[in-house]
Amino acid sequence: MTGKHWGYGKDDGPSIWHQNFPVAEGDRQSPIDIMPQQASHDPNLGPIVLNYDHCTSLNICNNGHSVVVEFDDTDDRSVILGGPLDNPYRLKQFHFHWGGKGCHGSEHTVEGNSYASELHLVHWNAVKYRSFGEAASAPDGLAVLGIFLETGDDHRWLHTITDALYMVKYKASVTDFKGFNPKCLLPSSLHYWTYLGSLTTPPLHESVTWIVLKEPIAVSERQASFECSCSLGRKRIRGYAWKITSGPPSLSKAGKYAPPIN
Ligand SMILES: COc1ccc(N[C@H](NS(N)(=O)=O)Oc2ccccc2)cc1OC
Ligand SMILES: [Zn+2]
Repeated sequence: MTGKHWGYGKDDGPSIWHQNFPVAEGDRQSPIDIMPQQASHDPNLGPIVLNYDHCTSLNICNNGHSVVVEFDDTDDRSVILGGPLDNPYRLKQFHFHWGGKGCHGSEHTVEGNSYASELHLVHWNAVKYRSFGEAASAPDGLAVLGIFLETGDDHRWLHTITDALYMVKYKASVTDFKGFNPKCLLPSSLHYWTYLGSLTTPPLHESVTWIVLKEPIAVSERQASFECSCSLGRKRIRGYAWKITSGPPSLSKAGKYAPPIN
């Protein structure tokens, strides 16, 4: 994150971010409110492919804004490809946007409805750019996979993360977190919406191809009420994307098309 301070309070929150980050007034700012009926189906969009099997997680840290699991992105062992992407994008980190007690923390909304939380897997285009930093300020530099979390059954794999959180309860704490494969956090369907947007926090670079999965994953109330000193607030919704295309049916396990989730 750049040296400039930002937060979610009344004097450092989203409504004044534009003072230090003028791109906040840009025309492809995220998050947005997704209106499925207005999403146009683009038949040229194939399914997204997640090659995370040689998962290369390194550590889990609390950067004061969220809890982040960082990955070794020195090669293409963990990448996302397909869908709207022209190249494979390397997994750099994932993080959550949690609400506080009882309030929803998702950044994107669907027809005005927010979810308990939202998981973001941040990837960068290592084919075209030499570093994450360089990619982060290029219009096709980043791809973020967004997954909604709703309260329901206990999520058996989320425990590995919430258990580790107690080790990074305070800002700037880091602890080893190796061998975690984020594939265990995916819903059964990879149906998605996609649009060109931005980072939802400063520096708000308009460099993100957003891929938001339609199907949420279920986590228990207790898992969703996770709070630490890093709980993010919520950025206000900035309008809506002029063009949002929903991905094609994805191959279900049986190899046939799963019904669309709308
Ligand atoms: C690897 O470097 C970065 C990675 C990501 C983001 N911003 C990211 N934006 S988002 N929500 O659109 O993914 O937000 C946060 C929010 C909390 C924690 C970490 C990411 C910024 C980064 O460096 C500037
Ligand atoms: Zn995020």
